[in-house]
Amino acid sequence: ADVHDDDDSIVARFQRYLRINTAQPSPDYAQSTDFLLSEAKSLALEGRAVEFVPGKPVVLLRWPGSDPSLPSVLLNSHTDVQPAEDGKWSHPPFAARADAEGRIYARGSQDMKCVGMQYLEAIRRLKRSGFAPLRDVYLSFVPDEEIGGHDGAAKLAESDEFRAMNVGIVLDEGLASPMEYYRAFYGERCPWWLVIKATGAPGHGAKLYDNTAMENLLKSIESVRRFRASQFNLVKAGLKAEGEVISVNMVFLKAGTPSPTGFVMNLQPSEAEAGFDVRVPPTADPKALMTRIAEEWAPISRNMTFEFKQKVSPHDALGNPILTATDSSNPWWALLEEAVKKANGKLGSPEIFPASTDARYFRDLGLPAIGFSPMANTPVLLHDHNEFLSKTEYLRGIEIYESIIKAYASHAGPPGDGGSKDEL
Ligand code: MET
Ligand SMILES: [Zn+2]
Ligand SMILES: [Zn+2]
Repeated sequence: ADVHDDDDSIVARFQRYLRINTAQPSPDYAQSTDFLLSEAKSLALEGRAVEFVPGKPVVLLRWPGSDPSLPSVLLNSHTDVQPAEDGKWSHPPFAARADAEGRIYARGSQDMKCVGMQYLEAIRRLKRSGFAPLRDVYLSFVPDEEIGGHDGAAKLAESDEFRAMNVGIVLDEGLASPMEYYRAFYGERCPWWLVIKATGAPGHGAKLYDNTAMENLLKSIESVRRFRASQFNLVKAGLKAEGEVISVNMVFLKAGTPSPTGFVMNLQPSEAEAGFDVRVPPTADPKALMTRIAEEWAPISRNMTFEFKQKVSPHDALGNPILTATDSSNPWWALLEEAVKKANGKLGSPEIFPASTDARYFRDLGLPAIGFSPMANTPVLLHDHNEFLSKTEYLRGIEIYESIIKAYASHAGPPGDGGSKDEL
């Protein structure tokens, strides 16, 4: 084994990536791109940075297979991370310090710089072992996932570069698992970022009258709250998984007439609004939810209007839920299960990702995409304070990917699967 293969060097490379501050809203993409391209070079991978949007590089790496006509394997990860409130962490979020138990604390340690580096480390080990892929293996390191991916994965998915890659399967992020089994995701909830606005008659703060903006908004909030509780109760009762119900959380409230000391206290405002992060599972009925919004949450009869800051459809153009098959029609799912098992890991049943990921841009194209981040025995800390991953789990994850990438890259597919759609 090479000096670069020992556990300390592997962990040190992870820490170097974590120390690059790629927090939104001003991620240092110049540094992350340099770092990733230099890692690619050390692995003798083909590498380039493509700026579909200026200043927002997508790093594309390729490990060529012996039969590049077969559909390729794409290993995707995002380079940006959520902002972190420095003072509220027990360890600085961009120092990537390890504690006595070997936990590495850093923003992005779970979401998802771990995965990006684990792909690379797994390839390093496969290369050293002499393994040669049959299919092309691509890695994409995309920007801006945390703000919706519009200038990142979305642009990649619609590009000529992507078409030329002839991708057949995408791996993207999953979630940590506090249990000993890993989690895998075949779909995800879609973000509907809803703003409801109430108008009403303004008036003296001392007067009781009907149809104020505040009163109208409060009725809506109460209606939303009841719906939220009904969904949450299904989860609490164990009847549905987190990703299978509609979540709705109020994220802002805005009303009142500002004054130099705060707000004018004896004036009832004529406008009031509230914002909600709503997540809609592919299995939900979006029409029914729209009716609920229009008739109960923002009825015109109560002087209410609504708009969406973001509204992603959980259905494709034919009205079918956007889900990656987990049955025999999708050989990649079984291959993943077998590969995890072969590396002595356990995989839970397929789940719907409760938040949103870049995988949706690839599923939208009809491609199978699986959400998977190999972190077992780990609390779910993405977007939270003191996000960490232990060295042991990180290193275990590399072995898991080694097994998965080997299985995927050497999968021959059914006879006659030349991979090109032109054949049909
Ligand atoms: N991944 C982040 C989330 O789920 C950002 C996605 S943008 C809707 O909130
Ligand atoms: Zn993420
Ligand atoms: Zn995130």
